[in-house]
Amino acid sequence: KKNPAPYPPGPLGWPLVGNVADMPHTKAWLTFAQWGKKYGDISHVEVLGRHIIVLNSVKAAIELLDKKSSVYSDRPVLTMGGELVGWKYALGLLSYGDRFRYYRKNIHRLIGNRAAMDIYEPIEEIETRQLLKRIFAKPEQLQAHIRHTAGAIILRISYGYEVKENHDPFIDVADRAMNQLSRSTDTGAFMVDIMPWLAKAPEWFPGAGFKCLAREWRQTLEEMFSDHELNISQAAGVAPVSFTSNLLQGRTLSAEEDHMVKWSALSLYSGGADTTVSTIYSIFLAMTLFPDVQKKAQVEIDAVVGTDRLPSFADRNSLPYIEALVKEALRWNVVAPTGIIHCASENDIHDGYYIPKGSLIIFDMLEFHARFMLNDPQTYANPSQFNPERFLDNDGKDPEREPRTICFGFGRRICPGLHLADASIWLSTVMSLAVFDISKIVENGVEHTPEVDSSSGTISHPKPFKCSIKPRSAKAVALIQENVNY
Ligand code: HEM
Repeated sequence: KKNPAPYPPGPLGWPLVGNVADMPHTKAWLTFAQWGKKYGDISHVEVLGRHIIVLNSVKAAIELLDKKSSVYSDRPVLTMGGELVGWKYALGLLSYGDRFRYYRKNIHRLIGNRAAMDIYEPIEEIETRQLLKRIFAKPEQLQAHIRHTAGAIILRISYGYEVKENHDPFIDVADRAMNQLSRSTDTGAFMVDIMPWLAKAPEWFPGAGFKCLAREWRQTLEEMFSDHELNISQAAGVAPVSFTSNLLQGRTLSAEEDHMVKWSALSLYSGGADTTVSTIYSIFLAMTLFPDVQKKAQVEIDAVVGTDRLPSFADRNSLPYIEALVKEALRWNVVAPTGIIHCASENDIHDGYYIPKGSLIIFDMLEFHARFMLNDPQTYANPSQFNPERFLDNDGKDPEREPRTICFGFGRRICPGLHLADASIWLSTVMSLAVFDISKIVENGVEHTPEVDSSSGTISHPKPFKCSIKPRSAKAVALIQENVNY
């Protein structure tokens, strides 16, 4: 059958197998960005009959995913992460439909705007104070502390559950599950996502090693889910203010609703436990590499807040440089470089190109260092520089494009946790900079400059790095150690 229009341009494939050989298996965004340079805003490949559309500009992403959101809000069935490992009921992998609307409505009601977030501010403040204490005690375990705090915040908000200081069993298993979720849904990592029939191959079959991994990862998810059910039953009984207690209060749920409440709470955890970690960790990296930025931020905090107390959300509107620094962190370190894949639920003709129903739609948020959407030199001057001033209204020059309109995705699938993410990143940045000096580490008289590189996976993290974190003064130590009742 003849197509109504040509497909968007892209690398030429082979008969029958199409572009199998062109598909990247790791850091897919690097390959996609090369296609972007060669073929323009929208490129196309076909792998064994599956059409893949890559969007390499904000304009293309807005035109398709925002303006035509009734066509482009579905998700493809991901055989590896969804079916074999078992994440298919998590919101990020859910098809567009009633279940999707149920999760989104509830999440939106509870954390969908800044005003709704007010109620959770004390939780953020308590947990971020704990973060400062942990960093002060063991600065070399920075990334683990940030991860612990993100998990603690999301668990309190989801269930009212308070994590243990060390080796909390839920956090330990959930961390493993999050890492496996990110790897199992990594764009291009598993051919079984393109050829679902491979799932029927026995584990011993050559090339079916993914089945062993899937079995192991499924066990982690099951372990996490049973801990999670326990948390839910506790939330139902004790009912402090939490997402789950809000949904459960005074209601008898049908089996289906019960399943939906459990999975919407787990979706919050799976969306929120690993993402903000990447941004906050990248801020420590940026402060190590760009000491002038750190100095300016501290000058602003000292002038507005002083040194006798820690900053709080009440100071937010008076700290424009910190606001710009948080935006810059979201631009500089791209947390979800290829977002989460959308899927076309109808045939479409866009800009004269044919996009068939069932096409996978991927947006490429960066190419490593010479980046696209968030690092496009036409949108952002000197994209590899960490420079918050690009977002300030300087000398009558317009600020550069707000990255929060890009990095949280598009259309009806836009990240529902963006206000929570924004609050967590802002508070940990401002509190940390109020009390710590972050700098390059000196070992045996040699100063080490950390390398800027990121990991592969749906969620990308800065590669682990070393830095020195010291309290700014004796007053800062007192603030870190202070115990406050909320
Ligand atoms: C720096 C922090 C974060 C970034 C950069 C981020 C980014 C994203 C992106 C790009 C998507 C895909 C959007 C699309 O498909 O168009 C997404 C989806 C999602 N995010 Fe976030 N996110 C962050 C934090 C959070 C937090 C804190 C939560 C939960 C509290 C969360 C929950 C979710 C969920 C549940 C989805 C799936 C939405 C759906 O499929 O309908 N995220 N996020």
